Amino acid sequence: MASLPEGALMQRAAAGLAYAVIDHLGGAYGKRVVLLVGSGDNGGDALYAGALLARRGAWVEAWLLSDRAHAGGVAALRAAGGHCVGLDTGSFVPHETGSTDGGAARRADATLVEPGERQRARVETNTVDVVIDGIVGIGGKPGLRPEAEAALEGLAGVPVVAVDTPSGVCVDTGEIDGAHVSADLTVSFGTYKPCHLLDPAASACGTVRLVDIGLELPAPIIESLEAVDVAALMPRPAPDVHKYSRGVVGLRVGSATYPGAALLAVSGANTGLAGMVRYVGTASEWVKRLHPEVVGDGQAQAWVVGSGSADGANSALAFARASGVPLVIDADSLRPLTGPLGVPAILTPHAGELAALIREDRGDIEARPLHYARLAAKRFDAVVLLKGRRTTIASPDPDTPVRVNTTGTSWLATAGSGDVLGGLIGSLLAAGLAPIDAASAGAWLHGAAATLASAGGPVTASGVAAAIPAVIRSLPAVSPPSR
Ligand SMILES: NC(=O)C1=CN([C@@H]2O[C@H](COP(=O)(O)OP(=O)(O)OC[C@H]3O[C@@H](n4cnc5c(N)ncnc54)[C@H](OP(=O)(O)O)[C@@H]3O)[C@@H](O)[C@H]2O)[C@@H](O)CC1
Ligand SMILES: [K+]
Repeated sequence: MASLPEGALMQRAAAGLAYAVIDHLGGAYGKRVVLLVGSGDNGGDALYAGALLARRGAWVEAWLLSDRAHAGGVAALRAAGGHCVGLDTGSFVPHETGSTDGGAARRADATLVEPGERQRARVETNTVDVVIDGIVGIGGKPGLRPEAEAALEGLAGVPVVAVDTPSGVCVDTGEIDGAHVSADLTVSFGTYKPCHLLDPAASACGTVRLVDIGLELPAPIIESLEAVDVAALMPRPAPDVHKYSRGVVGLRVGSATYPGAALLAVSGANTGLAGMVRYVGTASEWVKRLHPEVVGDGQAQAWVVGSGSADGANSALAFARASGVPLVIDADSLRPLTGPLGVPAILTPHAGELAALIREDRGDIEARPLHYARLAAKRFDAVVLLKGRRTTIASPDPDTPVRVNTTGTSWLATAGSGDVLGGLIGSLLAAGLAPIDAASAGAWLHGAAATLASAGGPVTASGVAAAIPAVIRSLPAVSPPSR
């Protein structure tokens, strides 16, 4: 900001916002736009974007929720033919309570809002095409103030575009603490923020669109892999490889009660990413029949344990641990854990399993996935992959950014899909990826395979496993990393 003329970043942000709104609405001319404007620069962005929309023929009305709205933005909107409405006497906002002079103090500020404009919103709210939420951005506290809540109530049902962040969510943690805006589209400036990636706040963002405003950014605390990142991580066989040097993944999973878990975990592991797959357990006959490439016990570069293991979970974990190689620990084998394992490991709990493991409430874990994934990673000295709509992957190294997975579809919430994921991550681990990379690339591929297999319809865990090779084939070409 110091290196740019004053207001340059805000102009870039506002222009990016306005064009995102035009895209969203399919044009500006003739559209009716309401801006909800708070006291900070977030409201300034909304006002300048509103001015641009007004110049393109939109009818724009700004509802000023504070008597300290961005003065330059108000002037720009007016100059472009837009309208401003103060809220202290507006029809959609209750009179100020709890203070005898609050209303008077606001009315005394006549510079921003002219007397005729203070009376009420001009627009019939059922004719509004879009609400632009400039109530509060990265400078705000969680929750909404009564003025904002009342304004949103009056506009219920109108599509919302959030400026930078949906107002009211906790920007830096993705948590929810009080009322917040739920947007159809969020236009973020400069970078994604934790609330755009992490649930529950991410669910309030709708589609997130990033506008580059030319910021030089520090190292992130949270990352989200994209296709090109996953492509760069994929194991690529060198010309002189053989099956052992590509890595052998072993699975001690499934049980007489849950033979299907073994078959699904093996199908996740047996996609060709590792050189060989071993299976040890009660479902051997089935595995041999359905996966003739898979062999029995022996040395492996990574073991997967726990999926559907039932009573065998403890011994599977003990065997795998004794091998000294990196492990993927799922489902039933999570239960016996009490602390660090002494070998590199990836734990793959869903919120309920993590709740049982660390004796916390499941609801708390779903409300604070970032916090609990980090806590568990530290406690077990392992990578923790906390499954959810936005699977959250924390490393025991506090300096390694947490990774949040954004691929997938709600159809993926289906029995056995976690077994496929465990096997897939195991194969990447065996192929030599670091645990954080194996876990996050595995989650990305798994979600992308679900989307591919689903094609908008229902999908089964077997279908997800079958789609993994096609997803890998469709990854962008990247030059191999220099060694
Ligand atoms: N940084 C950059 O590079 C760029 C940033 N840009 C933009 O600036 C935004 C950040 O602007 P900001 O810092 O002015 O803070 P912002 O979020 O608008 O408001 C904070 C004020 O609101 C108030 N308030 C607090 N909590 C509240 C609540 N729950 N509900 C209601 N009001 C609440 C409180 O003031 P109070 O009313 O309490 O006096 C506080 O001071 C950012 O998100 C982006 O849009 C772009 O222009 C491009 C470049
Ligand atoms: K906002």
